[in-house]
Amino acid sequence: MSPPISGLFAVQDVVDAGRGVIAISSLSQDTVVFKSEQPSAHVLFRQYRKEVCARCFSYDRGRTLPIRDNAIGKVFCTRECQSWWVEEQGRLGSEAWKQLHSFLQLKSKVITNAHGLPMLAAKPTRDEVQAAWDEAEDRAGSMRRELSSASQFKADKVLQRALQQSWSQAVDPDILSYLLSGILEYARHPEQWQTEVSDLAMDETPYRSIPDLKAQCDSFLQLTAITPVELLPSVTPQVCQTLINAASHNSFGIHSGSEDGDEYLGYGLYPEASYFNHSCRPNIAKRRVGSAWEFRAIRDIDIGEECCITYLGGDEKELTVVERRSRLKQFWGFESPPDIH
Ligand SMILES: C[S@@+](CC[C@H](N)C(=O)[O-])C[C@H]1O[C@@H](n2cnc3c(N)ncnc32)[C@H](O)[C@@H]1O
Repeated sequence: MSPPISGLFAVQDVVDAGRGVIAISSLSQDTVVFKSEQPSAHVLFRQYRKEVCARCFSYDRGRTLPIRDNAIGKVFCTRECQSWWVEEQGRLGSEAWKQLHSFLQLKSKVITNAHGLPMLAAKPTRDEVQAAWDEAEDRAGSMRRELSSASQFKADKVLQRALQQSWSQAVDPDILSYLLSGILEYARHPEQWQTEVSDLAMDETPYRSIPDLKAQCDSFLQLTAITPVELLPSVTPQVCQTLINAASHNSFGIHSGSEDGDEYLGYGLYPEASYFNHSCRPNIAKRRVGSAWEFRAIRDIDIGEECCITYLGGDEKELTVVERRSRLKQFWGFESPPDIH
């Protein structure tokens, strides 16, 4: 499986836009067409770590949320949310988040945000991307070999040396969190993950710049060094690259309001909700409900019509047609005639 099955719509090929969601029954205005599951990978940006519930993504106008778990560096709006989170993550997940939190505390002086950097340089080419990941894979391989033959004392030294020497000193918590959440989901359901995530529209050159590419490869290496041994088989360049390539054209922004609010809190990958194409005159509105999404018809939709959302949020809706098209080209990789989409 990958595309969702529904009596209301089918996922089909559409002209010049890959697959899309086509109504297979008449949908009256306000029909809830689809509700998503939890994200397969997501990040809540570090700057909001005390303000956004790690389970349901609720945000209370910048107030620090009441339930704080210092071992993992996350907050929750209620004890119930905290218990759900612990249950969903399981022992391995909780352990991995603890390790990441300790690592970030240790490295607090070299924390950076590669995604926040302006796009000054050209995007890396496919060859540059391939070379960077090949190199990262080699380094990870030698680190694993050294680690598997080292005593506990020596293992700590190997990690320390690796962290000091091989990579840029920078540590990007947002990339690390996004990758770790996706790696954990992969470790929990490898086959389902493989079909759902790998089936998404992929951007093979998703990196904003060479420093961004390097930050992503470094994050993979850092996760190789710090995650529990049991999780290591899932910490691979393939899994990380799939997560990065998929996010570029499929991620949903997590905003503070139920629709597009003013605070951009993070983003998530929702594979089964990723088949809606863009239209500047959408007939479907999406709304975040906790950590999931609901898609609702905003007018009557006939059988055979394509169900489209808008990929543009907030101020972007006010852009001119030319500006919109350039934004869609830059961030979503497509050009569409304004009269069609
Ligand atoms: C979230 S996916 C939508 C599903 C996608 N069509 C597929 O086959 O998996 C986003 C990608 O779909 C394509 N797309 C979405 N809306 C489009 C449009 N109006 N015109 C052309 N391509 C579009 C672009 O390639 C975009 O990066």
